[in-house]
Amino acid sequence: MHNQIRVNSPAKINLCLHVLGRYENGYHALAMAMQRVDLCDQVDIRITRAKGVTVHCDGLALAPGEDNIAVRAAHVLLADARLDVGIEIQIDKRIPVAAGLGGGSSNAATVLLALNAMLELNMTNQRLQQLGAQLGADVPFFVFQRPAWATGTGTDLAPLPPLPDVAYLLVNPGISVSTAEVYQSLQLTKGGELANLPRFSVVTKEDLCAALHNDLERVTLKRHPLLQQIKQRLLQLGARGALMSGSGATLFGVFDALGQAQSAADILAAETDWWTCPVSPL
Ligand SMILES: C[C@](O)(CO)[C@H](O)COP(=O)(O)OP(=O)(O)OC[C@H]1O[C@@H](n2ccc(N)nc2=O)[C@H](O)[C@@H]1O
Ligand SMILES: Nc1ncnc2c1ncn2[C@@H]1O[C@H](COP(=O)(O)OP(=O)(O)OP(=O)(O)O)[C@@H](O)[C@H]1O
Repeated sequence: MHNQIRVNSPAKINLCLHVLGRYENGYHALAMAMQRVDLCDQVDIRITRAKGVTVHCDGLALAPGEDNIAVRAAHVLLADARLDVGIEIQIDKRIPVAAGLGGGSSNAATVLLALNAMLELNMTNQRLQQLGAQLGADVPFFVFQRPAWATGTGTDLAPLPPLPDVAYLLVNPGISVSTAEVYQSLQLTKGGELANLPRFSVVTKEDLCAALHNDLERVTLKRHPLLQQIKQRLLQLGARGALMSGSGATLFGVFDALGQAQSAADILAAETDWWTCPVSPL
């Protein structure tokens, strides 16, 4: 048994996000293509003699205790396994918080996967996804660990066909967004029709860019017009396409190669104080 491990906890982007309806509990019926990218928090997990679960976050001021979703993930797993061991979690935060990049959900999934291995619980990936769904709608996707077509509230997952070899430039001007507020403000326009990425065995770059769509842009881009300007700027800088991820406010541009995404980031760094990050898909 390993008493200590260090793991990467990646961010995600939504290549498309269609809102198809609203359930009675207020959650929304979705159809989304999701992909992890190589911007990662670094998470250290240690099993300790002292009982209880503690978390420490470097980089950003974040809830230290039960409000931290990484702590809640550990409690959910230990309760399900009927175990009472001490856990220390240390998170080096690199993924912007409340930015549409799923950082908290990713940390939760990382804790579920790591503790399952460290404590030799032998839970299936599907069981870990079920536990993850109790923590947040995005958590099962990070447990799944592959590009996914997500339906239902975002927790019903199927693998996507291989996606093209592109690079993304993430851009956030420092706006943080409450996901709950964005969903609450959304006026529904669709009648349950299922949008989909093309059902080819291989998705080309053109297919990917044609599929870029996010219904939540209607809310977040209207509230923050600067985001619309950033989308235009990404296209001027050579992006094949640009979109908001999740509920925002991070935007991503699609580039042919990491060098091109880096060049666009360099130009933006000279012009603005926006946070930028060139990434590759995982
Ligand atoms: C915007 C996305 O990140 C896209 O991947 C997700 O849909 C949101 O995932 P998440 O933040 O993990 O979601 P949760 O933590 O479960 O819920 C946050 C808030 O989003 C809203 N929510 C979330 C998922 C969903 N299918 N419908 C919703 O309306 C709920 O009002 C909830 O209060
Ligand atoms: N370990 C954690 N990392 C990041 N945020 C956390 C964590 N624990 C709790 N939170 C809280 O969760 C909220 C959402 O943070 P997160 O970064 O996951 O949002 P997001 O990227 O917009 O998520 P999504 O893309 O799923 O909408 C924040 O208000 C933050 O304070």
